[in-house]
Amino acid sequence: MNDMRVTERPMSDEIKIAAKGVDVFYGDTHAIKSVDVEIDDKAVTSFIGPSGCGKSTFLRCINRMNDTIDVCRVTGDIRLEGQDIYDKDVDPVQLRARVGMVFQKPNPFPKSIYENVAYGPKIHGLAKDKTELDEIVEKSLRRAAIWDEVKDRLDQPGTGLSGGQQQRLCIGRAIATAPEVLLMDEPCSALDPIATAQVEELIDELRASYTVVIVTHSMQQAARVSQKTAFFHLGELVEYGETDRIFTNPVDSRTESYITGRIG
Ligand SMILES: Nc1ncnc2c1ncn2[C@@H]1O[C@H](COP(=O)(O)OP(=O)(O)OP(=O)(O)O)[C@@H](O)[C@H]1O
Repeated sequence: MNDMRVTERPMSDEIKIAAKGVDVFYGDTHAIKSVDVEIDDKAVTSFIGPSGCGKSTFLRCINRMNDTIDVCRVTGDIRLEGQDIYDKDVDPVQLRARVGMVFQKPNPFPKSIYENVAYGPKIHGLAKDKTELDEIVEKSLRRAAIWDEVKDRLDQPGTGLSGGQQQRLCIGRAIATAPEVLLMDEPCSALDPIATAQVEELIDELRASYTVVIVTHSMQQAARVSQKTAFFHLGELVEYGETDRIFTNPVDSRTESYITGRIG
């Protein structure tokens, strides 16, 4: 055993994101309170909890989206594969290419389906010519399970698709910059049950290639799509563990009250 190597590698290979002592304030509001969590690589992790408990706030810490909110202050340590993402040398735009995000409401750009997906690779210089860009667009849309539905109308506006198609397009757009992590903030809340089932199936496929973190109000969805679940309450991470265990055998009484419908 080479001890040097062990000390140089502080985290297990399976941990993609490690947060320690994270606090978030919006002015005087203390939205996240000393959260520690280690998020597995190539797995789906759900954040659940009652409205206002801080799920979205904590999710946004992972790609520094909170930087865009003036009153928001984040303290503590968040590492992506051991690298401090709040280090002054980290460019948030580059970070967001590695840690992509999908929002509650599908938000395609008012551009063609093709341009929606090609935009990120273009600004990050990921394709050397049009052929390569075409390949990235096709691969991303295939991975987002929407290629067959749009391949004959790539020049048409993304906003002309159905809500479920728009959300898969947005997932394709997030995938196009070759991220390692995908953050999803209630990605199915604006979708009907059929579109929800399609996106859930897609999330299950995505975990082979990406680390996925999803905020959801639906405990059924958390149970269906995630391997790990974190329960937040009043800004605290109350309980975190295997999804099956959280739903069948919670340790904390607040988790039990939530999953049995007594709070939230
Ligand atoms: N931009 C903001 N400015 C000020 N306060 C905010 C802002 N965003 C969130 N908050 C506050 O931070 C706390 C956590 O909110 P957050 O949206 O993270 O919770 P949530 O668990 O995701 O809620 P929901 O399930 O309703 O989306 C709440 O008290 C909320 O009012």
